[in-house]
Amino acid sequence: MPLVGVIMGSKSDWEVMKEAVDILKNFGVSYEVKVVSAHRTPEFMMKYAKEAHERGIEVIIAGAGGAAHLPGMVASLTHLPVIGVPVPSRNLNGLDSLLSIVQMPYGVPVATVAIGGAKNAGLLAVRILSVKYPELGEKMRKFMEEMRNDVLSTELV
Ligand SMILES: Nc1c(C(=O)O)ncn1[C@@H]1O[C@H](COP(=O)(O)O)[C@@H](O)[C@H]1O
Repeated sequence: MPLVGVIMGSKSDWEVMKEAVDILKNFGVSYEVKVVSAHRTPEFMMKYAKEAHERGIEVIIAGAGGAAHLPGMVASLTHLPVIGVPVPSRNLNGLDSLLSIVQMPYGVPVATVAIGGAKNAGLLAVRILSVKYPELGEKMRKFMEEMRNDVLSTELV
């Protein structure tokens, strides 16, 4: 049973969103991937968001571009944590996506990462899950240590 639901407004978001999936794979976290659109498949979006918890999903990563209503709408339909990924858009380079996702009203939080920040969405999902699954905390500490060592061993000249 997947722990993380990775959803996106269009298959055109996959290039960006697959980076979140790669992180989940690397940490050994189970996931599912689906195209779900608040605009194009509103009934399916409602069903997906309402049923996610009872299906065993614990975190949702939702990516969308442009008028990116998907993450916020999903967060309005489930108590699960929702991480929003602003997907870079053709005309406004993702600034529209970012503002659509980040400016949520009180009561409906979406944890928003940077434009195109799908890797961090994956890492944030792992951190959230590590509260319940200590082995993920262990893997996250190892990841952080490797990153630190990488930086400290950098020699430019
Ligand atoms: N922002 C949304 C939603 C939504 O928020 O429900 N559904 C699709 N889209 C976005 O439209 C962009 C263009 O989609 P197409 O490439 O399919 O035309 C995508 O980035 C998608 O996330």
